[in-house]
Amino acid sequence: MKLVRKSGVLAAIDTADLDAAAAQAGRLGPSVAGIKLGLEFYMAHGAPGYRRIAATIAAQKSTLGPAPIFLDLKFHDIPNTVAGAVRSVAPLEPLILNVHASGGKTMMRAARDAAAESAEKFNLRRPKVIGVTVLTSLDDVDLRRVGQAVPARDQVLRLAELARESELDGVVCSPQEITALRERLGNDFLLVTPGIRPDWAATGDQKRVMTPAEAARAGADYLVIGRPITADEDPAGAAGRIVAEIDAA
Ligand SMILES: O=c1ccn([C@@H]2O[C@H](COP(=O)(O)O)[C@@H](O)[C@H]2O)c(=O)[nH]1
Repeated sequence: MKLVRKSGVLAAIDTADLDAAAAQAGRLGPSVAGIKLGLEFYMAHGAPGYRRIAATIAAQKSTLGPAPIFLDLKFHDIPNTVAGAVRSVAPLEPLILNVHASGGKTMMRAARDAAAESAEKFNLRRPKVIGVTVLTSLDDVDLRRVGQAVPARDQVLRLAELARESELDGVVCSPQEITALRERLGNDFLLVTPGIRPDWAATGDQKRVMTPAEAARAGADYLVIGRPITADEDPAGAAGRIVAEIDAA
């Protein structure tokens, strides 16, 4: 039997303007699976800003429970510090949070344990904790420049295996590695892929890219898409076109 996986879109709202972010979350909420908030937004507005976006989404999604937000803060520090950071954001009940897989197994385990313990202690949803493998803005040439001789694809596979050994829920990777990761790690490992560019959108600083249809066909769980949606003159329309492309794939 062929597995049918439905890829969801997480719209990346990268702005330091709180009202603009809330307006975008309100407009995009009905068409996408969730929202991604990252460093630009969180450094400016922190937990209160997160709560405002979560309330905006909750106001129009009919589902009960915490808002579907991927809190993309990419923690990268020693295990004790990362565990503390995870405990600090756990009360927000994000759907997903992430750490850099290159921080190593002890750090990833500390993050996972901190998420599980906080959820149990306060009776909250446990966020999925995933590992960032190799940023989608880097190609093999960039990696060689920082002293990493292994091609991006091999490094992604290596870090994803380490993430799974650390009992993380999945990884952030580029869509170009999905097929290899599914072959190596199976279908029960969350694959979250930025680096998504519809045919009609500019690539910008992303290097390891694919279209929404290609990423969906390869088996991504979530496609993280920012500028192709938010920089469009009609963001909700752009999100709708992308979701239609995924559905057709
Ligand atoms: O490897 C990574 C990890 C995270 N990101 C984040 O995803 C979005 C992508 O936005 P676009 O505008 O669609 O390029 C952005 O928030 C990044 O911080 C990533 O691109 N690559």
